[in-house]
Amino acid sequence: MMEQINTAILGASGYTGAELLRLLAGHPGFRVSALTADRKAGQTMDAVFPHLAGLDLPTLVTIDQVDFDRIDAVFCCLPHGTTQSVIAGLPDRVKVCDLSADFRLADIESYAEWYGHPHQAPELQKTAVYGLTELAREAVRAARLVANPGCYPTCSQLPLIPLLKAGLIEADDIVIDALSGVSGAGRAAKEANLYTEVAEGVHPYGLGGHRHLPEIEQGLSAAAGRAVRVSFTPHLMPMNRGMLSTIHVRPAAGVGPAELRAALAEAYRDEAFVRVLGEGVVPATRHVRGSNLCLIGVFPDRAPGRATLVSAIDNLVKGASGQALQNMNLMFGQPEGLGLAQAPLFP
Ligand SMILES: NC(=O)C1=CN([C@@H]2O[C@H](COP(=O)(O)OP(=O)(O)OC[C@H]3O[C@@H](n4cnc5c(N)ncnc54)[C@H](OP(=O)(O)O)[C@@H]3O)[C@@H](O)[C@H]2O)C=CC1
Ligand SMILES: CC(=O)N[C@@H](CCC(=O)OP(=O)(O)O)C(=O)O
Repeated sequence: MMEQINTAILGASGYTGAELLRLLAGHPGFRVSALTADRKAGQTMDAVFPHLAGLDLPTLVTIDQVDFDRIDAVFCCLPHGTTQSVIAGLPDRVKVCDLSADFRLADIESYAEWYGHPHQAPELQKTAVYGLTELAREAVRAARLVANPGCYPTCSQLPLIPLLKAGLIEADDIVIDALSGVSGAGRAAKEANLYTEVAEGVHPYGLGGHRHLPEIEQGLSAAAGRAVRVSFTPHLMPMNRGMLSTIHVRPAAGVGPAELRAALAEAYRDEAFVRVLGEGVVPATRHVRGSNLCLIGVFPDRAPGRATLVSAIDNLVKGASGQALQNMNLMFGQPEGLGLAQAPLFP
């Protein structure tokens, strides 16, 4: 039997924490040793999440009640801004996958600009590995701290990075329209996310600059070898989970949708979780729900010199907890897909 890794989930009473527990329920390698919450500290997990009843989970405590000398792995599912000082206080020995945005931007000036306060742990930031797993596997394996990518950045970078690296699309003409399920906003009630405000409608937000923009541009710029600016507009969709990006690109001279599709299929040929669909097959959120998949489609555009990419993920799985588990598996030398074999729920 595999030796189990003592694991803490900080922020276990939120959506991404609950999703991690669902995935870990089928994982032999990580023993859930500590779970934390803020307002819900002191409650049992059965009470907070009846769908997890029967998993024999520890009661929720506050972070200062956790004995980190007995913990080897930390999944940090705290709101961004609160995360950095918590992680900075953990023993060096403990490996951390942070699901928040706190360690994703290498440029701490950019972090301060987009998140509205100076970074609290700039030295630690320098050690963080940006964990877009398929494109950073070896660095993730060696990392002590992984910054798990945001959901919109995961969904849009996976189709775009291989094409930019190969010079197959123009770097200066990328338009990303993305839709997210409401769980992307977290569990803490906000007026704008009430059922009455999101059901039976769809609206864009973050117009003029969403905080995922610098994260997306950071990855695309590294792929293109020069500064890339994109247009990115997120939309809130009345669905619990799921994310879809429709990405308008201008292929390089002489390149068509077939070449783009072939290049992506080749880039992800050996990947278990990123699948490039055949000609005319359209990815949809329903095709990935509950799974760690990212589905990608490539389509012609009737406008001359353009093509359309479509990518779909589950924001809570490949967009958060699934990718975090994929990364943590690598950090502990476990098979990358362990605990992540769930096929999507359909319909
Ligand atoms: N939801 C998504 O699809 C995605 C989320 N993320 C990121 O992952 C992180 C977690 O997201 P999500 O699970 O959705 O968030 P939730 O709001 O659902 O959960 C937040 C968790 O953090 C705890 N918490 C809140 N404030 C504090 C505090 N000051 N000190 C200690 N604990 C605190 C909450 O405890 P309590 O319940 O007791 O208040 C809860 O357990 C966030 O940084 C988010 O941006 C990343 C990608 C996708
Ligand atoms: C629907 C919704 O509100 N989505 C969140 C992003 C999802 C997420 O959690 O990303 P981070 O990890 O970067 O926080 C937003 O737009 O801020």
